[in-house]
Amino acid sequence: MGSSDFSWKLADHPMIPKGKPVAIVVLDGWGEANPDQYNCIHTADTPTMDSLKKGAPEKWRLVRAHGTAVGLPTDDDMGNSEVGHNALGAGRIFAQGAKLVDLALASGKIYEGEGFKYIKNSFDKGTLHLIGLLSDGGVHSRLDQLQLLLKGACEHGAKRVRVHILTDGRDVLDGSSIGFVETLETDLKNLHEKCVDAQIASGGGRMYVTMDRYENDWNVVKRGWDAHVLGEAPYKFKSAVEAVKKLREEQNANDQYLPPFVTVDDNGKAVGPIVDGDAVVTFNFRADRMVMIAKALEYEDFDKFDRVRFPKIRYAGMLQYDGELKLPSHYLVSPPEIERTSGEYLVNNGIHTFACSETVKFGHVTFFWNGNHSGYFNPEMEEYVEIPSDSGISFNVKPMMKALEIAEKARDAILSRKFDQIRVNLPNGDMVGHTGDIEATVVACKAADDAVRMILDAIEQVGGIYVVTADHGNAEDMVKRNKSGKPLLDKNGNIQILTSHTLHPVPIAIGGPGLFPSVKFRKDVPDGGLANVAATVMNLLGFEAPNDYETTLIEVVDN
Ligand SMILES: O=C(O)[C@@H](CO)OP(=O)(O)O
Ligand SMILES: [Mn+2]
Ligand SMILES: [Mn+2]
Repeated sequence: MGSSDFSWKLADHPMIPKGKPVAIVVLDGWGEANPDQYNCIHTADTPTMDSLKKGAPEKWRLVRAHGTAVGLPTDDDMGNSEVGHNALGAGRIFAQGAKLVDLALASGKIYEGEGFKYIKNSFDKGTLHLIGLLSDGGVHSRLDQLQLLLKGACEHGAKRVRVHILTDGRDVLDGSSIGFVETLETDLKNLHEKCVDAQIASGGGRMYVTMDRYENDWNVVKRGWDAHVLGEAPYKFKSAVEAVKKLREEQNANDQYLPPFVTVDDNGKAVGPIVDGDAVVTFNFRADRMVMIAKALEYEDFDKFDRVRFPKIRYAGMLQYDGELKLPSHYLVSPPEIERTSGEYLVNNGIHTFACSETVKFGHVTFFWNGNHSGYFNPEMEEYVEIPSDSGISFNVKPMMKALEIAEKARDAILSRKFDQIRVNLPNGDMVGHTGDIEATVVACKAADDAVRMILDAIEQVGGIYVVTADHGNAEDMVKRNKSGKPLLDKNGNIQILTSHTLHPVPIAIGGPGLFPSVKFRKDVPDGGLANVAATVMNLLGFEAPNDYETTLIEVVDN
């Protein structure tokens, strides 16, 4: 789009008037699947969501929330919050980090970019450190990308490599960490044979070490800093395979929450602390859980915890994680340029916006929604409210989380009549679903449903409109299944709990007293996905969407 023909001004919708507040509720991790005992949404008491589904068929439908519909490499890729909220907010499908990294590795362009050339300056004298999530989940990182990067770095002169691993168990089955670590150790040994000194130097579980997000708990990042950078951790092992096997033997241990460990040599000395002159790459492509460690690695001025030592390193992210903060300043692959999001258009067209969630999902309805843009577009037009999440617990312990508080804030924002768009994320189905605790997830789904009720009641009172949807599936399927849908058992005959997101579509419902009469879901967008929601919301606010947005899901039918 040439700059001369560009305007922020949105055309008026020919039929739908302005002035009705629109509440957008995103149920995180709330997909649609066959009803059985592993479908926690089905099991839970969810009268509000049930009534939306059963109510009017032309006001409830499913939309695609995974794979190519949200810019992921293939339709075997499950959805996730980053790509889901990006699509919801941006109204278009962008090739996402996972795909961009695949392309850069396949073409070799990654090695020609500024970021790689920058870290390469350290290869002669220093060590190359790679820090990130070790699995093939494809949400934050992928093992095959790490393997290619390792091989490429060695071909381009890296002589000493240390990998700092975060075990997963959230996007992949719990317990799968052992296999991933074995694979990586074999790969590193093979590199060894080609004259590269390569080892796993430290690690820990992703939810306990390094990968916190939205500043929920800096202790998580500190544990990672101590292990990866300082080479200090409460557990020391001769190898990472031994570490992961031993640490998993502890009671209630799981991959997501493994404690931090370091690998030590025969003298008990850490094999890979990060020191002056080294290069560091954080190899996750997804932003939210890398921003905090990126700040610790990059910022000269930093007061979130005592770093003890701040080595002079050359640091690059796999991607730039925050375009607004330009963090990190060096990166191997350029992130998708998600510009002209619906949030930015709407503030430029006089729409007052309120957004709210609790900490663990706060950036989802703000940062991700706005195309990985942190902060306000226009503080006069927007108010973002963050409710502090519980920290230091796994969410099955408190499955209701802050759903009620989020709903109350949304209710108050709606009743204040100060806002045209009120946007919330209800985290329960997702955050509790990830724990694999079926009973707790049922409680979580009910809590989210109660919160939706409160928001719809407020919309009713002010004569507004609601859009209730989700970003991807999770709580609707808690068991790993074979191709024909039968639950899979492990070698002890227990069902294999699925902690991850799913490939399922998600519901979207519209309604409320302010909905212009005879607005219906169109029948000619059968493959509609999350990216179609932005144009739909713009219409409900009385605007036409920009031409290059994915088409709206609604039409006004003349009776
Ligand atoms: O917790 C996370 O980081 C991801 C799963 O890896 O979940 P979501 O995409 O819902 O934020
Ligand atoms: Mn999500
Ligand atoms: Mn999730």
